[in-house]
Amino acid sequence: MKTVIIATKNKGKAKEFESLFHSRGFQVQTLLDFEDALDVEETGTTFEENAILKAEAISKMLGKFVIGDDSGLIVDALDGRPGVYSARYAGEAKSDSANTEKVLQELKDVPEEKRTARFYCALALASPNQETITVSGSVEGRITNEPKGTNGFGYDPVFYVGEKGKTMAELKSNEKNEISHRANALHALEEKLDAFLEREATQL
Ligand SMILES: O=c1nc[nH]c2c1ncn2[C@H]1C[C@H](O)[C@@H](COP(=O)(O)OP(=O)(O)OP(=O)(O)O)O1
Ligand SMILES: [Mg+2]
Repeated sequence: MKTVIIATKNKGKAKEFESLFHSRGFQVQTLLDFEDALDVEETGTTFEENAILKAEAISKMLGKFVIGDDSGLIVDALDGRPGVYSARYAGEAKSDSANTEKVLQELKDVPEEKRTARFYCALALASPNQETITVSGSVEGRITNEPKGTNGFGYDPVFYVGEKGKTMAELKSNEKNEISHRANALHALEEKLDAFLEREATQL
């Protein structure tokens, strides 16, 4: 089976990429499978910049084509925060529960209709042989008043998806993978992936 490497150390993302790529006939490896994979500093100011930083650093290190994912939560009433700082919003410990608590706290006086938000995912596909490609996807929702559900990861328990009548963390993983920002970004990447892989093959 063909293998694709994802430049992530996030277990929640890894699980989603596994199921998203398995159905497309790819096996997935992540940085959790490589012992001394470097920690890439996320110094960009956009999701795209950070996805490129991760993909290019790991592609260079391994000499293979690699996908980087930078994603996060954008809350309208918080002027777009936590945004690219989503993972470290409540501090360097990168705690999902502390991050969600901080968002809930900041929104405590904000009424339901103003709690609109979206998840955003930028993917970068990098190779030692060719120019990096980026795509993105998003999904619209609303921040709840309290966490609900135990599936998924990150801000899923406080992200209410109107069309499903549930939070992301109440959806089954296959349901999340039909509508998520990551699934939408991957869909956009799919259109470019075959041509990219063909160019790779001609380089070998
Ligand atoms: O589907 C999602 N459902 C809920 N929360 C999510 C999702 N997707 C991203 N998020 C949140 C988690 C983390 O707070 C931040 C990602 O930060 P981000 O730097 O891209 O990932 P990370 O540091 O966890 O792992 P890595 O950089 O190794 O890929 O946005
Ligand atoms: Mg990160």
